[in-house]
Amino acid sequence: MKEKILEVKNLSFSYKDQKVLSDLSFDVYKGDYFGILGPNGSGKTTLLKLCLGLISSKEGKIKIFGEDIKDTEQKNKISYISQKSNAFNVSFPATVQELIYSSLRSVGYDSKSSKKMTSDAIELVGIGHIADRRIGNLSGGQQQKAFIAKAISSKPEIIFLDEPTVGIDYGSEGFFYEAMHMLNQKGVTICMISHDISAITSYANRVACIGEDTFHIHESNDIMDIETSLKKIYGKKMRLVTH
Ligand SMILES: Nc1ncnc2c1ncn2[C@@H]1O[C@H](COP(=O)(O)OP(=O)(O)OP(=O)(O)O)[C@@H](O)[C@H]1O
Repeated sequence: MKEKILEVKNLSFSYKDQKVLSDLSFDVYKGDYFGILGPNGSGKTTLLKLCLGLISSKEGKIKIFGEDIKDTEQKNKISYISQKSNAFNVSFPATVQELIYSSLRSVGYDSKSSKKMTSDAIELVGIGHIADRRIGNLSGGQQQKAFIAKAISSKPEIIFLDEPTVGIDYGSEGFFYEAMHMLNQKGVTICMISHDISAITSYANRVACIGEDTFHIHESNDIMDIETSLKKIYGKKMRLVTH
């Protein structure tokens, strides 16, 4: 039987009196590449923040690695790459490799392991040429890549990504998707929000479609099947092409 990494049961959430999510239930299994699609404002980021324990709800339950997200001590197995990683203060003093290295040291890795993990992550994301540059002096896309490297450096078991390729150039975007695919092939579970429908249908093995009053999980990336859901949530017919 497949191992459940994330369990969401009867989850609802409102900001004050605005209901955003209503009675969602789903599981994410070890090794899934779980894509999340939906129009602006449908609640995708809110759902991810709830799954990460960054915000909480009184209605419903979320478990990660079998423990309630509110009490889990396994947060070191989780990484998050947000939409806004690159909104960075230019006066930030550390270089890319110092940022990654110090984040690894702060979660308990020794100096030797931290150095090796830092260089592995830098190589995987293809940012060796900017490793010695100060984060604050990099472009938005370069900063986003640095934060992606930081997020994968600790070898997490699950990575949550919220529109991770916003601001990243076309060539690097392809490189990024391949890197995530490679991590997924090695057993890392990926949960990714994206507006890039063809990337999701190319890489994800399961796809959640969130609309105003609908939530549907597709148990494969079958394009014909997903097109029907997309028509419902976006209100118009779409023709999908794969990458
Ligand atoms: N902190 C907040 N306080 C109040 N309302 C919020 C807050 N964050 C989000 N919302 C509202 O909740 C709804 C869902 O927002 P959310 O960011 O989860 O959507 P999304 O599907 O991720 O959108 P997008 O595709 O534009 O990123 C929106 O109507 C938004 O205005």
